[in-house]
Amino acid sequence: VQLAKMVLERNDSFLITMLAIHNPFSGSISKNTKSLASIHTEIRFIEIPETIPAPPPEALAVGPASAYTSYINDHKTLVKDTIVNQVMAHNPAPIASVVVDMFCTAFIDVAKELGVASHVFYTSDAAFLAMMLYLSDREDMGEPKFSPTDPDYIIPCYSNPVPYRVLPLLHTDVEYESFANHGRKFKYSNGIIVNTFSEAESHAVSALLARDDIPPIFNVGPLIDHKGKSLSGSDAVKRDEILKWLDDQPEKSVVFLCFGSGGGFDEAQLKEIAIGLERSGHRFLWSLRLKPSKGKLQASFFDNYGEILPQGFLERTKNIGMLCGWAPQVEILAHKAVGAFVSHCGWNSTLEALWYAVPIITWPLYGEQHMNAFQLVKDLGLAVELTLDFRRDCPTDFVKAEVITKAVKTMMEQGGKLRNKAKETSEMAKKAVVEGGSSYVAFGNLIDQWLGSKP
Ligand SMILES: O=c1ccn([C@@H]2O[C@H](COP(=O)(O)OP(=O)(O)O[C@H]3O[C@H](CO)[C@@H](O)[C@H](O)[C@H]3O)[C@@H](O)[C@H]2O)c(=O)[nH]1
Repeated sequence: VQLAKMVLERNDSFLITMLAIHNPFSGSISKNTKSLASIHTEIRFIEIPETIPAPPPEALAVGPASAYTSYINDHKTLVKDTIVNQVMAHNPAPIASVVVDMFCTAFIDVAKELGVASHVFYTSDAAFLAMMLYLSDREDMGEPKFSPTDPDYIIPCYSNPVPYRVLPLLHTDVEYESFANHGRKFKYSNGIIVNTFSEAESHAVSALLARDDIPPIFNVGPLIDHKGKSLSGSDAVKRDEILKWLDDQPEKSVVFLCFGSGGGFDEAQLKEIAIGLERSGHRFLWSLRLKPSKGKLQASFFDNYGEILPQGFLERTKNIGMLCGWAPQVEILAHKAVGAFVSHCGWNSTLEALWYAVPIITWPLYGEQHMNAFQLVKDLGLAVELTLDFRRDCPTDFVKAEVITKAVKTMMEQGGKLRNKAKETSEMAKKAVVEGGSSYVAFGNLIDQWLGSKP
């Protein structure tokens, strides 16, 4: 939606239709699309009928990316019919492009069948995009998959050798193959739009530019929704309470902890985080949630923090800490009281932190987050490592309180260099998106390609 809004801001002659596939594990699609449609009246939303069975739990357990990919691929005919009957028939203007999510590469074929162009919208970083292309190269050259006994890998998009332990996403064959297949498919699109800015990831961007077998890359980010989710009722009351609490804290004194839409922990780990935070002695604002279970995607909220946190914790920390469920993250990161961000390193959270010059403490949980964290700590010097190889799905993985205390104290007490680097990167981000900046120019090139677009 943010990308669509940006397109319309740059050229309001485009008509934008968004096709939404039902996600069988995240509630009603109608509710979401209806609420989006009521806010963004300039964009048309169409729901793809819910006729495809959900991925089986066994497949999801072995490889969520590959299971979701098969589920998405099964929508090919429905998506094609929708484009023909509800987009092409609805409007006589030619389609400039079918823009697909990074997991929806099957619809690049649909666009080809319909004789229209397609673009991938890549919502993670340039380094992981280059990584997916690298996986497809390895497959094509018949190289073996990653193995725990391998020496660290020399991968063109990372400036430091990459250890096996930070690649948990690619430890299983099905996931490795799934990401390699998507990477291979990207090459058949007419362009790849990346939510990054070239100055942030210059090494990875150079690795992409060095390839002659991929379509043009448009680094148009950071695309950030600075308003955040619109809140109502008790959520809105909590938002005001949080911002008021931050107003009363000294500048750069608060550590903010938040782990994205799907990030949460079991009770034992939540207790340990509490102990680690308390021992650090620093102020904190903690978006505290339980990890998703049984096929659910979203971390869940709970009402009574006292039930699971160490005895007396709430009372002892009442003057230095605040807890919440869903956090108004963008507004929090923008607040001058926030001095560090313990993050799962999801790419949107990373961009938001970079934009607001908040240095990151890394706690990746799943997906490509470990590789994002690796890049931030080792290649870019923008983050302190709390952990780089924690696996939420591994029952024995547990981060001890002392590790949490140490990472928080390191950042808050010796993090000057990182803070300066974050400030420099924030300035670069802000320059990139204004007229003449790298992302602004890339967006213009993308729109020019669409206006003269040929498949
Ligand atoms: O309490 C919360 C939690 C999240 N957010 C917002 O939700 C978004 C979260 O996005 P992101 O940081 O990218 O995390 P995920 O939701 O986990 O994103 C998924 O998609 C990303 C790419 O789009 C990947 O980088 C991640 O690994 C993958 O988990 C951000 O805009 C946050 O500001 C809030 O406002 N409040």
